[in-house]
Amino acid sequence: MEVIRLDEVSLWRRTQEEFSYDLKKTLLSVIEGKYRQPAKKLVLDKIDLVVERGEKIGIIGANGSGKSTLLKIISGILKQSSGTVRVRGQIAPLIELGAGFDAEISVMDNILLYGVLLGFSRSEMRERTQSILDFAELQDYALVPVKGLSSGMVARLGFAIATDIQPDILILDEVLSVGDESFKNKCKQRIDKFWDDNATVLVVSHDLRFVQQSCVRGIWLDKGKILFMGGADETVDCYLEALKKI
Ligand SMILES: Nc1ncnc2c1ncn2[C@@H]1O[C@H](COP(=O)(O)OP(=O)(O)OP(=O)(O)O)[C@@H](O)[C@H]1O
Repeated sequence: MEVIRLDEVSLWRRTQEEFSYDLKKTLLSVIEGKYRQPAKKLVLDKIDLVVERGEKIGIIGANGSGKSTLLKIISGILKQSSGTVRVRGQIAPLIELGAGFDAEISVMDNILLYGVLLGFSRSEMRERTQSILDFAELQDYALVPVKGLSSGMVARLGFAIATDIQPDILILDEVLSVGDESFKNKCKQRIDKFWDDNATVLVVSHDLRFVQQSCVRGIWLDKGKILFMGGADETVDCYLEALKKI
């Protein structure tokens, strides 16, 4: 059964210079006749993708090639400029470290908040709190505000919540690179369990060995385009071959 379908999905984004948007400067440049339209960059270029239920897909590619952007489009965090995106099932995106958490409130309250944002009731989340704290190894931090956690602990918390609720589609962006080795192994085991449970997993990773070992399909993105899509091994080989030629 098809769970994700992207047809000719493109996204234009304003370039970084727009982040320093300054009204006074803009007005002055208009008055002085020096105003120019904000520059835009094509970050995803006509992406066609069909994902079947239960597939485990690794997305690889150079920095800035559009991997995170693609996951954000699939998760509905960003809206495409053109093309269509269809997603069937509940999706748990783990995209930016700490995104979705409120740094000022406790770990326990964040678990409730996160779950409610993903569509669960408070009582359902309360029942899950203990297993989430156990998996994240944060039992002693339940009442500590999230701002008091290390970045690795925040990653553990996010991973523990997103995988405890057993979504139909799990989306992971480099989260595995933050935890320590023993936590990474636990995560891999849990991801493997997801595979057995027939959930769909999309993972962005620079850890090519992980992609080869844990994913079945690979996608190589380059400058916003899919350059290669095939078996995970084949995709990693193709990517490495291309790197040798640079
Ligand atoms: N908030 C933003 N506003 C404008 N452009 C952005 C923004 N975030 C990313 N971009 C641009 O979109 C392009 C794709 O970025 P993206 O983060 O998807 O790449 P990536 O493949 O995930 O990179 P990395 O491996 O470094 O995480 C890059 O050119 C980047 O500069």
